[in-house]
Amino acid sequence: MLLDKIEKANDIKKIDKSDYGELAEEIRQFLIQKISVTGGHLGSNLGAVELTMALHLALNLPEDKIIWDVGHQSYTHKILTGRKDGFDVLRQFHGMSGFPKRKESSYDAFDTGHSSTSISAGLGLVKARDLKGEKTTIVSVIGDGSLTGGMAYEALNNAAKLETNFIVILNDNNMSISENVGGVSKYLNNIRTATGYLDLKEGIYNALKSKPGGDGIVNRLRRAKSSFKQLVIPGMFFEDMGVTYLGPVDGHDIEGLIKVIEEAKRVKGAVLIHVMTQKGKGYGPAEKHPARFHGAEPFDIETGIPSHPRTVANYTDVFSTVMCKLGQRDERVVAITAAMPDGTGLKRFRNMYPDRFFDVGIAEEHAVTFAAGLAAGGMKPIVAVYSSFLQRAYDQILHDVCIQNLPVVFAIDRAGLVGSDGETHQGIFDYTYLSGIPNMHICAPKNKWELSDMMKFAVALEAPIAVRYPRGTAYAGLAEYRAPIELGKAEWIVREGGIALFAVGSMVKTAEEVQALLHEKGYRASIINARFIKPIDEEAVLSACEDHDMIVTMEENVLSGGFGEKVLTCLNDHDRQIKCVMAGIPDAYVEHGNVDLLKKEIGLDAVSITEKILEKL
Ligand SMILES: Cc1ncc(C[n+]2csc(CCOP(=O)(O)OP(=O)(O)O)c2C)c(N)n1
Ligand SMILES: CC(=O)[C@@H](O)[C@H](O)COP(=O)(O)O
Ligand SMILES: [Mg+2]
Repeated sequence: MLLDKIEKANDIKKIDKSDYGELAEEIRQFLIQKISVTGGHLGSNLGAVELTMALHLALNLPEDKIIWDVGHQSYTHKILTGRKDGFDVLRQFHGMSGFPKRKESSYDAFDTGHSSTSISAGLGLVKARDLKGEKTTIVSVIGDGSLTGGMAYEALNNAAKLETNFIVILNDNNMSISENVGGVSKYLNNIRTATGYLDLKEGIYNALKSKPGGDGIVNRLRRAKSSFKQLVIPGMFFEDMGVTYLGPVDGHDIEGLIKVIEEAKRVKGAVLIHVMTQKGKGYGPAEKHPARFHGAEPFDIETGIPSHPRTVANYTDVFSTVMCKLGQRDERVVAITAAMPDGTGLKRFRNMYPDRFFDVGIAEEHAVTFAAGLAAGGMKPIVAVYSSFLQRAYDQILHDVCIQNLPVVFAIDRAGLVGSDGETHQGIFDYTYLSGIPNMHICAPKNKWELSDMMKFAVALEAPIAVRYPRGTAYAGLAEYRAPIELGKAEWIVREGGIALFAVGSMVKTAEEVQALLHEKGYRASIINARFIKPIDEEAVLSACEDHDMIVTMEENVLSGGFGEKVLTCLNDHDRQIKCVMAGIPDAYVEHGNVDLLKKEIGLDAVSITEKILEKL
């Protein structure tokens, strides 16, 4: 096996040129085999094997630096930098991350996870290099999907005036997670088909010329040439900006790639190499279903079918169903996603109401202001978005939605611990970043029925509101508790005095477990489903003080600025003295791994919370 010879960085340079193809094949088989067991981002990695090999061959790592946009395609880079063994524990607790991590390897130049940051980070490294008088090569690798994000253009705009070398590689596989969308995607498509277009143009000219009067038509067409120019001359957009464009080049031809990288190194300024790759290359099911194999669960290699098919609905499924109902009830309901129609469950809404569905690309900031515009225009926009990705649209929520009190609904999926994606993707900050914004309302459902009810409530509210729910199985317990949703009202599940467990969203289920453990120890405990984080139900908190000895707040959010702090403020404002325990996420980033293990680690499982309560008692 050639792969056995790759034990550390730069070992690839000892491989004979004639064996590059064989090594690429071995890497692909390795990735398919390992990811079929652990799960992970398969498609993007299979597409980037040759590109990564070429970069490692043409660069001198770690002095030269590669910044991987999103970082989900960095698996071959990990293999080539001595981390093959890590794939047995890929994205597992205390195992290897699925993204580049500076703390994991000195060959990882910059941490990523969220998209469209690589050019800014690369430019920063270039400036640092120049200021220190160093002579190294900095390469940012960005996908066509990530190039739909605004930050990439802010960075290119800035990079265009560079007078020293900075290489941007556009890894264009004509796919985001789902189909890539929008004008940039169309532009790249045009470049891709430019050769065919040239042939077509010649064919048309020749055919017209042979017809009577055809010459005149050809001349008129030629005069209109400038509008064709964008199609025919690849890279005009970048060139006009001041960024040298090289390409398009075949992203699976290692020697061709090395040649163009060497050429790019000689450019004094920013240079973009447009590389064409195929997502999922070399594995039939992934080539055929790139969206399904973008982030794959463990699967059977032979068939590509998931090893543990899902049998119960998750919260995304519930959201997906209620969205279709909401769309049917009210024609003003429109749905917006930032490149996540599959992940957020909006695909069914898109199929039913294509005119009222908007995929804006990986552009969360734009998605939010666009929604504000829709709301100002009389629509009822629902922005379906992952909690961690919404972080970048903070100002748009505040400035464009909330100051004007516009009725935008934020359906925040992946809120709470998400598991294997780790620290960049944990959705544990949304209570905090949303609750300080005036006019914003925030609620979280305890189970699948409550998600439906909350979505209906949210659409009727006529004010900004966030409904947040976690990744994974939708809780189907407590079915009999379905009191109508009232703004700022909690729901008493059980009232028995003793310890009042105020739980939010996913933590209501944990509160049931805590109550059972407390009963075993002979303590009484009430369960209150808080429902609203903003406004909190002050009446319920104050009333609990009357017949309880302790209040426990439970939330899957950082404690700082979260639900528990709001309850403490309420108690303080009303001069109530009562013992309190706050269960939530500490002031630290939470790594990747199984969610149950992570909860144990940070003390957010039922046993740890019960211990904390008993200690305080
Ligand atoms: C800010 C942000 N929004 C959404 C995502 C989710 N996401 C991860 S990869 C991806 C698609 C990226 O497409 P592209 O850059 O073309 O890379 P490819 O997957 O095609 O290799 C998306 C939408 C993210 N990581 N960051
Ligand atoms: C890399 C990235 O940001 C996405 O692919 C993300 O991993 C998707 O997460 P889900 O699996 O929760 O949809
Ligand atoms: Mg892509």
